[in-house]
Amino acid sequence: MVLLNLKNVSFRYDANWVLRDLSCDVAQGEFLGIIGPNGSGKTTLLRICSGILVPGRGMVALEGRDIRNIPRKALARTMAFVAQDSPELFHFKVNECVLMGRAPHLGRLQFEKERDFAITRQAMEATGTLLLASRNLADLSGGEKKRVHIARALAQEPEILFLDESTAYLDMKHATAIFDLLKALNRDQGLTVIIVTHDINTAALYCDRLLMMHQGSIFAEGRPEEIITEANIREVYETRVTIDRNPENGLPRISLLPQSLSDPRKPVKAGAAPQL
Ligand SMILES: Nc1ncnc2c1ncn2[C@@H]1O[C@H](COP(=O)(O)OP(=O)(O)OP(=O)(O)O)[C@@H](O)[C@H]1O
Repeated sequence: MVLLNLKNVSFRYDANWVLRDLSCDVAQGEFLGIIGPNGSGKTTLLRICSGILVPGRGMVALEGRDIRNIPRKALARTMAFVAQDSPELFHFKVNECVLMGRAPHLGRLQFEKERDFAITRQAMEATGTLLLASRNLADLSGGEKKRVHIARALAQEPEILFLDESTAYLDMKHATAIFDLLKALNRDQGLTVIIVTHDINTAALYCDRLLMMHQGSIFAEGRPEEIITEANIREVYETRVTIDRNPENGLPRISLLPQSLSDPRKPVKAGAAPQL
């Protein structure tokens, strides 16, 4: 079933169009990755999909309904967004921040109930943030903050979770734990996940489908093995890479080919000071 449908979407912040006539569908239960170089329009596209930005031309529909006609609170019960950064929440404690995820489910002037606290706790357990509960968000490391924002989004119990570079600050253990959690929610509970990432290798491991952006348009879309090719990467990222297969699962795996390491070099003797 098509959950989100973008029809001929264009967007500009000022005079320049940064998204151009873009159309795509996202199916219910999909794990979609949006990749592409800096400035290609990934974050803008994610914000358009989630209703944070309104397209200048074209339309975004959620289950066939124009999202401009869906009240904000109803939209927040369906969609949660984890941004690259959320500085407006820095003066809150971790547990307060995660509990805020329940706001779209509360009536006007209604306080949180037992169930809201239980869901908040579950989200903190799942993201490994329970031990941080009474800390100020402002005092946490970049990776800890990220995990708190993901916990808040999960507490929202959305049908669609948007994540913008959400594992960028995370070490390998925590990045894998978060992606495994998202994959489990996606597989077991039908959560639709849409991520923007620069980590193409991780995207290849977890995403069902990739959408490769280039200069405000969709350059290519399809399964990771169809999209992650040396030719596509060379054209879109203007970078030389080599691509082989992950021996565990056969999925594409990129290695950079830095120019500096292709140059012939004299071996440096151990203990010798480098010649400057
Ligand atoms: N608030 C804004 N006002 C004006 N221009 C903006 C604004 N936000 C983004 N842009 C421009 O829109 C274009 C697309 O930006 P966007 O953030 O969507 O790209 P991106 O692919 O997510 O980039 P990155 O990988 O660097 O995060 C860029 O040229 C950027 O400079």
